[in-house]
Amino acid sequence: MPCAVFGASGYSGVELVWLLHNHPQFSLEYAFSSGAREDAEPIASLYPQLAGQLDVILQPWHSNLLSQLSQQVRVVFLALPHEASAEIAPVLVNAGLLVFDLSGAFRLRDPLVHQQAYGFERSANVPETIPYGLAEWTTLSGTEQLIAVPGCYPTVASLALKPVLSLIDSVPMINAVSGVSGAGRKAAIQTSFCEVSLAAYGVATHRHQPEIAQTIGHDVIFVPHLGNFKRGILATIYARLKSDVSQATIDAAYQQAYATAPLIRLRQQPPAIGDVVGTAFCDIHPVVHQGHLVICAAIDNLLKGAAAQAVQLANQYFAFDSALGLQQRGGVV
Ligand SMILES: NC(=O)C1=CN([C@@H]2O[C@H](COP(=O)(O)OP(=O)(O)OC[C@H]3O[C@@H](n4cnc5c(N)ncnc54)[C@H](OP(=O)(O)O)[C@@H]3O)[C@@H](O)[C@H]2O)C=CC1
Ligand SMILES: CC(=O)N[C@@H](CCC(=O)OP(=O)(O)O)C(=O)O
Repeated sequence: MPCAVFGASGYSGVELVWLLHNHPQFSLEYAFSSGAREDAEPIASLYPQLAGQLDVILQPWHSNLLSQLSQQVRVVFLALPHEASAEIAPVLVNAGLLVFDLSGAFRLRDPLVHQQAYGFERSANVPETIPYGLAEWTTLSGTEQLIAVPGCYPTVASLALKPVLSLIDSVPMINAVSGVSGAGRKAAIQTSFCEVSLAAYGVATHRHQPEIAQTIGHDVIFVPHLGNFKRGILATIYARLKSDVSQATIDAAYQQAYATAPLIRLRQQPPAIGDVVGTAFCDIHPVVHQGHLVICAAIDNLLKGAAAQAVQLANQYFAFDSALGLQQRGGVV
């Protein structure tokens, strides 16, 4: 299945390039950087760790490449800033391409909520219903044209909460710590090496709060934190349980939801970020304590939280095995 990656010079884009290059069913035909770069260049000139391993040329994207692209490729993965995705995705869909968009441009259904979260209007020039692809909870028919891949924090929080929603009776509280790659590759003071220690940010204002609420159909309190490590997210989630809900009931709910899900690992102890970094797994450990549920869950933000989930959805779209090409430990950044 011929495919292309936009934003291939960025962090989630380079992970997509690596996964697709090694995938048995997809063949990577194009890897685009932004048109702001002057020349094509080997991906290893940006990511030297790939020298001798990944012989892919990064090509600056210009719209005059569209007709060539649409003739040679069936599937496109967008790992672009939200505004760039909002602009390019409708063009690609109109050219007949199947688009998996990793940005937030098409995730929020309510146009007002979208405007508040992203600061620009939700594009009207796209299919009316765009599936939100939380992979374990989404069935694709194979006729969709554009799929919104969830954000990293919403992926881990929603996967952890969805199986037990009918068993809780309070607003879930989500504390999550992310590595710095969550902010992308571009330079910024607040994500530079000497500035990052461990702190909350976006308290009560982060755009992933409405995304999580939309996905689980329940209000949430969400506090993201930035930690001084490269990649991975650890979420600790608290909710009060309905009366008499036992550990056995909780365990049964997770078993029922995920016993056959190849990329979810139900753990007997709290997962560490190191357990999931470089993998496409989401690790989940629920504990019942004094009438409350505490869920510890971890993912790699660039893989299960971005590139690997997009490939998982593409696998599902084409009826390949859901975890095809995703079970090796890897990770470029
Ligand atoms: N980082 C993460 O953990 C996650 C990110 N996402 C989402 O994925 C998307 C990409 O994020 P991330 O990889 O972190 O970002 P990066 O900043 O690392 O990379 C952005 C990429 O987009 C390219 N680009 C920028 N503007 C344009 C444009 N106008 N036209 C074409 N290409 C452009 C850049 O090219 P160039 O190098 O030439 O500037 C670069 O390849 C974002 O929407 C983000 O929200 C989703 C989940 C997790
Ligand atoms: C550490 C860090 O900065 N993380 C990013 C989340 C990245 C992500 O998954 O989200 P989107 O796809 O919605 O951008 C943030 O808080 O904005």
